[in-house]
Amino acid sequence: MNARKLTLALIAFGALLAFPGVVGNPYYIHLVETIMIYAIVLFGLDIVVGYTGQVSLGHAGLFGIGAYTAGVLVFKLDASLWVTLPSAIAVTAAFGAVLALPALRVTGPYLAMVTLAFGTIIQILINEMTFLTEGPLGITLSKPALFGHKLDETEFYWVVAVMLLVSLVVVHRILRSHLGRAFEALRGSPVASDCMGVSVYRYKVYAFVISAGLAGLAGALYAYSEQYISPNTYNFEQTVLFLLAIIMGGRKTRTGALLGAAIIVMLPKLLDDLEMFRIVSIALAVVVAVSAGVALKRGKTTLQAAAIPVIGSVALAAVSFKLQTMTDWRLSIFGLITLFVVYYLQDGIVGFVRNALNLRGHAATDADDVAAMSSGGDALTHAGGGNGATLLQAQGVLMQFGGLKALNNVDLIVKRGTIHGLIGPNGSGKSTMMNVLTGIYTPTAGTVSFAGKTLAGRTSSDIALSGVARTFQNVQLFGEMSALQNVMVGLHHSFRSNLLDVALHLPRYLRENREASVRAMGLLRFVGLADLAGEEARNLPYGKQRLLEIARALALDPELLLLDEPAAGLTAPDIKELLAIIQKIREHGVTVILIEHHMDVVMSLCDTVSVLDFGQKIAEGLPAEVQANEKVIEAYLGGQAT
Ligand SMILES: Nc1ncnc2c1ncn2[C@@H]1O[C@H](COP(=O)(O)OP(=O)(O)OP(=O)(O)O)[C@@H](O)[C@H]1O
Repeated sequence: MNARKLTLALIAFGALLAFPGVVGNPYYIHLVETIMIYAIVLFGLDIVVGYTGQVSLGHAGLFGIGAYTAGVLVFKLDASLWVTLPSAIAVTAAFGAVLALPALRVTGPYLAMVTLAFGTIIQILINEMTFLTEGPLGITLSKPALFGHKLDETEFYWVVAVMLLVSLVVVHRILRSHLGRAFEALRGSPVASDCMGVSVYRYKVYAFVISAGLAGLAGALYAYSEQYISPNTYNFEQTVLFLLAIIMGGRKTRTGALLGAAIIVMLPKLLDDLEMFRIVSIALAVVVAVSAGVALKRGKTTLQAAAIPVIGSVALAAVSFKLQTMTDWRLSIFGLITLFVVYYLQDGIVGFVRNALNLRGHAATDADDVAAMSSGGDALTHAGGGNGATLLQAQGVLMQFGGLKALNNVDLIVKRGTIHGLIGPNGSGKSTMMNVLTGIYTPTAGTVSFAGKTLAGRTSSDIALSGVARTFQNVQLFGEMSALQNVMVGLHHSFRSNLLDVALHLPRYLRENREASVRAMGLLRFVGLADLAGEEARNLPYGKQRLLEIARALALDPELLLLDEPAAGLTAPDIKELLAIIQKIREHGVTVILIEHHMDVVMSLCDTVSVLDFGQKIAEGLPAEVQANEKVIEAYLGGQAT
């Protein structure tokens, strides 16, 4: 954090602490306290929704578990704040792991349904377990004591403010670290994450557990804040409000979470007060009209597109003067605002403002700060020697999809230090072979061993960590992350730091982060992308994306690199650059399996070439031998030769 940001943050926190003294009105103090508590839940929910891209409709349930853990501990054991807060975090985090289980099997609407069911079950359990929770009667508790002193409203407000600050710093640090990059990688491409040694299973569970821990902390604070908890609070409406807050505020931003919390706490109150609603709707209409004007002037929108939100917000302001009472219209207006945000502000309010002001789009990580200063080091480590020995051996591999044998009894031996070409007409089984070698597919029959160890029963991330890296036929980058961050995901294996190292910025994490950033920059330089380190991967030209995938794969320090059609879609100069890079990779002792349709690339690079046709190996040998082989010529002429 630079000095200017730190000063601003300190001023903001000072203002937050001073708020009760300045305002004095308990109603407003409680309102801001609730916003802070909701913001803590939203920091966590954003990890799951914004970063890993999972849907959770179970967070109201988790919030309830936190509240009831604190409530029951106070009610039954008269426990202190030192016991209730850690217990609420721990118990809720454990439930978070339970909630993560369905996320390992299902995604999208199915996950939404399962998490919704989780929330409902929690609410029912709280209601029914009267021996513990007092059921529908609820639990009444008073403000806690700290160091023997019973906190009053203002003092408890300060406790909440400090908890908000701690949560903000911890979450921010996690998300800027290798853990945050792992979460984001899951969203970008789960397959690529696994193949970079970042286990999708493990990091989904971590995301849910950390997220639940924060919901638990917030729940406990909420119980003390309200001084009464009952099962009805933690219902469907609340879970939807949490999600809406993330959508409205903007995902992947802490400011968005704070703003979202403020909106969901204040909006219902605003919709209760007709006078206030009129003032706000006029202000909204003015803001929308001015923004539309600015966007039009900058050529960022068309008159047609800008007209609808302007007319809509002016109409809302006009209608507010027609209404005599808000009661009947509350839900409709709330729905309209939601529709508006979802339709027009897909990156949330914070994303919209960032776009409008042309601020940096992608979330920076600690790596960016270091990389900006780094001059790069020795990017590519030398893989072990022993050239000529067998590195990979596949025997009798059969891969069957229903009645189709994509691979049929294929044997393959790849020698260390060589470039081994794998060619064949479209649909001959080349990519299927890659997927078998990287653990994405488990072969129906046959064995594969790498460096003398079998790959049977091992996960993709485990295989990746043992030294097999790959690129993909259809580029699988983490689109919303910068080029540098993509490579840093490949360097995930070089981090030993745990949550504590990251949260406290202990020397181990700082050292690992520094070293990894320098290496990532070096790798980008190796493939000629150093100048584009800060660019979002999805914005890179296609040829550069392919090179970035290679840099990311090299970050794994692989012994074996699988390149799946690296020259596909590349221009002639790009192909020349690619050839030079693959040569350099070989010079560093990395063994390469190359799938390629460009025969000139295969012929100029490969030491050995294997040819597949209809899932069977029909030829193998030196490139020139294979090129002259009659079966190969026939396969290509009979198929769709390129
Ligand atoms: N998951 C799957 N389910 C069903 N069939 C599959 C699956 N994956 C591959 N196949 C089939 O297996 C055969 C081999 O496909 P594969 O993608 O391995 O070929 P390829 O040689 O890589 O082709 P291309 O050069 O077009 O990429 C094809 O008929 C394909 O439709």
